[in-house]
Amino acid sequence: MDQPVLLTGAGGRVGQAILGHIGDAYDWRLLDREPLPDEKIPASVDRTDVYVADITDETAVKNAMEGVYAVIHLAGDPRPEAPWDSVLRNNIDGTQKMFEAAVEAGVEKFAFASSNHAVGAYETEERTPDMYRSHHEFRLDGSELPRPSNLYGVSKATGETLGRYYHDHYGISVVNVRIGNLTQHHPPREYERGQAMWLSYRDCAHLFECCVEADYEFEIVYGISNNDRKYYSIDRAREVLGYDPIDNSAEYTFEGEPLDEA
Ligand SMILES: NC(=O)C1=CN([C@@H]2O[C@H](COP(=O)(O)OP(=O)(O)OC[C@H]3O[C@@H](n4cnc5c(N)ncnc54)[C@H](O)[C@@H]3O)[C@@H](O)[C@H]2O)C=CC1
Ligand SMILES: O=C1O[C@H](COP(=O)(O)O)[C@@H](O)[C@H](O)[C@H]1O
Repeated sequence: MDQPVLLTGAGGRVGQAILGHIGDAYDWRLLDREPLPDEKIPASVDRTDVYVADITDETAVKNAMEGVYAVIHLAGDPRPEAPWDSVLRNNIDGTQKMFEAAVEAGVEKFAFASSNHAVGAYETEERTPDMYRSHHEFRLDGSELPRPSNLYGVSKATGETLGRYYHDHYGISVVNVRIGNLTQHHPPREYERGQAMWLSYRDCAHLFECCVEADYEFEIVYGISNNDRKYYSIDRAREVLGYDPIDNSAEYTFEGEPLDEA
């Protein structure tokens, strides 16, 4: 593909996981409200393709969107405890501005960084902690209604609904990736829930590459590695996107050490 891929929130954890693994795969356009130091920018990306801008700035977003083929939209407040004024501005208003600019510019595909917190209230007292264990058969597969854990989760469910609206009314392909818990090198330490929803850096990069490459209409998928312990199904991501993750939190001890070295 000759056209650029716009990555928002490029300087953050998810953005760096993507760029660290597929930084040379695309003609990237990077956007973040914080200036990106050289070490966060792949060697193949020219400084003129780095936009220091806020996603709520319509003019700046419109400018960055020109000629773009696909958007990976990560920018936002990622804190589960984030207050309403912040998620309203950064996660809801910012995402609406991104979709509006994308359809205006004729962008083909839009991958939205949704979250496990859009559905956190399925983790009821009756189900936990059993549902975090490999013998348990409870699965969420993306067809269920949102049940947010917090206001941050509400903002992510709203982002998904914005995607539904812009897909239905403007035809843009939209995939919402309900990301689990991204950590580098090893699964979250001594955290059963986090280990069941672990997403490794390389699986994260591969998943978002699939979001750029695959053909789809409107999708909700879960973004976790190939964990034995899980309560999110990755079947839809496999079927529709061709996602084929490598890592598995079962290959590590509860303390996060690789089993073959323990
Ligand atoms: N890290 C994780 O495990 C998970 C992350 N996510 C989602 O993935 C996305 C990225 O998360 P992380 O990389 O972990 O967060 P992060 O905080 O490391 O990165 C977010 C980036 O977005 C930028 N940003 C924030 N608000 C902005 C705005 N209004 N305009 C322009 N740039 C803005 C920040 O400067 C930062 O570089 C977020 O939307 C988060 O909700 C969802 C589930 C799990
Ligand atoms: O959406 C997100 O989820 C992860 C995992 O949630 P946690 O409550 O188990 O920590 C979180 O680490 C990340 O910051 C957030 O954006």
